[in-house]
Amino acid sequence: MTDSLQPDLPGPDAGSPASHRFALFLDFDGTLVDIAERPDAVVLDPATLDALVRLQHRLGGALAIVSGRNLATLDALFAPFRFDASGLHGAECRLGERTHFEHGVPTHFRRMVDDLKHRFGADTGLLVEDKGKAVSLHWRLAPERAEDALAAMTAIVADLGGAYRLQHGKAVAEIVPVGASKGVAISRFLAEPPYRDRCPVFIGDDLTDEHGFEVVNARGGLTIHVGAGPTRAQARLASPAEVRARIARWADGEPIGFVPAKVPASSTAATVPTTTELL
Ligand SMILES: O=P(O)(O)OC[C@H]1O[C@H](O[C@H]2O[C@H](CO)[C@@H](O)[C@H](O)[C@H]2O)[C@H](O)[C@@H](O)[C@@H]1O
Repeated sequence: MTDSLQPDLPGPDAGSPASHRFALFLDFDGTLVDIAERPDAVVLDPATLDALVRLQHRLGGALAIVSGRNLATLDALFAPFRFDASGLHGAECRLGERTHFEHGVPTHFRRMVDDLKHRFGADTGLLVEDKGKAVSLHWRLAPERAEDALAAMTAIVADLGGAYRLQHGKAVAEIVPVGASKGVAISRFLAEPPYRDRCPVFIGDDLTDEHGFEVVNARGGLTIHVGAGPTRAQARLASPAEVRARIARWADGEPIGFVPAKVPASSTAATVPTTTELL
């Protein structure tokens, strides 16, 4: 099957396949894998892993995972493969063998994480996820405690001073370095080969992905939101199962393409039309 080309997309080098016009960025939780009760309960099925490897090859290497997880966890989840990746909502970036860390880990941050673990470590409802340079407090197992958990994390961020920010997510509040965002991470990839000069495509499901959607929209790329709810993304897929099916088809050689929607610069998340048609 031949690749679909859009006339206003950047062109590939002479002789390279049309799929080399695209750079694909994929969120992990809620996009590639279904949401589970606990962070350690997610499963990436072998067929999707195989499809990702084939798709990465088809894209000439321009495929990166952009996640809130840290790089070490992502590598374990994708083992034995090691994809280009950004972790911790953009605070870590690895392209090939080069790894960039947005921040060090100050002692007072680690002390705070230890306190948090001490406070909630034995809790059966709230779960502390220690990610090294970031930390999450999950309430999926105790939704009735969402308000208290969020208040605790908000107070901690305030105590930390300006170097950290709160990242809201699905039944979770996370504390991440203030300069980190998925938009920053995607821009970083797009400055380097093989991502440079390509049309970015980003698929994600959560609030953190909106930063990435903003950057990709501004570069004339394609943004796809997984599931319902307000978003800046231009198109939707209903579920991670639909994402996995799409990835399998792209890996098998189906056209990677779309009819770009017009996204007015002044649009807010609630008003952006989601009319982009995936090919
Ligand atoms: O950017 P992502 O790859 O989507 O990562 C965002 C966060 O995902 C994980 O938490 C979420 O998924 C868990 C497993 O399905 C779920 O139990 C939890 O309620 C969700 O918030 C992960 O644990 C976080 O570290 C990521 O930042």
